[in-house]
Amino acid sequence: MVVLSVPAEVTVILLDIEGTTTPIAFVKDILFPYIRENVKEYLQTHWEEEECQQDVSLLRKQAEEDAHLDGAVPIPASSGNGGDDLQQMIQAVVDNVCWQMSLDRKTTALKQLQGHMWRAAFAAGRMKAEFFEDVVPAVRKWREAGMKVYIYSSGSVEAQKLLFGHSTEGDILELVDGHFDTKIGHKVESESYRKIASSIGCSTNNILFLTDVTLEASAAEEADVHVAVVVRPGNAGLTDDEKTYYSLITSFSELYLPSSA
Ligand SMILES: CSCCC(=O)C(=O)COP(=O)(O)O
Ligand SMILES: [Mg+2]
Repeated sequence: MVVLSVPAEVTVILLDIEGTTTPIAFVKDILFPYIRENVKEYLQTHWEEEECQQDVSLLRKQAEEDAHLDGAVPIPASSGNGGDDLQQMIQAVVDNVCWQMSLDRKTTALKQLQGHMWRAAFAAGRMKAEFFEDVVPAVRKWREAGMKVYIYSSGSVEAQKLLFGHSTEGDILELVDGHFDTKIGHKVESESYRKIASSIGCSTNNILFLTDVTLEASAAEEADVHVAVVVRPGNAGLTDDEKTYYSLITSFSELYLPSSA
């Protein structure tokens, strides 16, 4: 087995979710189709609720920022003209959500609505989150060795907690010391990693970030965060240069913590 030694200065392991702890197939084949199939009915049922109105406002603001993009779907402001107007508005939100999802966009607005929609499905036991089999044993071992474990995903913090709270391994939320999402910044921006370190109360070089996306790894590395790229079944392929440049692991069990020896 290949072993990657974790530098002694690392005290925090920061984990991506999709493609790192969890198969991309679970996200693409279960989580995302649930949104596409249920978004219209969800909006019709919850429209009057404060939370839903906040989600729609955020999506409308995002749609205004996206107006210059090819195929962007605008969300008009309500004219208060009753039933037909409402149905048109709901359809615009549905079309906007489907357009964003067709591009796998990671906007905070989209991720917030998705998190709220998944809540009912997880609570009702309609979905259980999948984790690669090496994840839970490794995280337990790291924590026993004194490491802190945090999550940084484009999925909203609320969605992250749903996944960890309702997994095929049971409720494993207690294994995580804290969560970050795009509210702290996008994962391809170095500044996000500096803000995460500051929020945790450590230096960036105390963090090891595990992700499947090399653009994220590169941004983290620019902020002086240690990185390893996780290669999992179903992940996008890496170029030869990326394979040479980055430390690669195919399982969390390949990480060797000197402190746990
Ligand atoms: C944690 S919510 C489900 C996954 C999701 O919506 C997503 O965008 C995952 O992105 P990641 O940053 O974990 O690759
Ligand atoms: Mg990922």
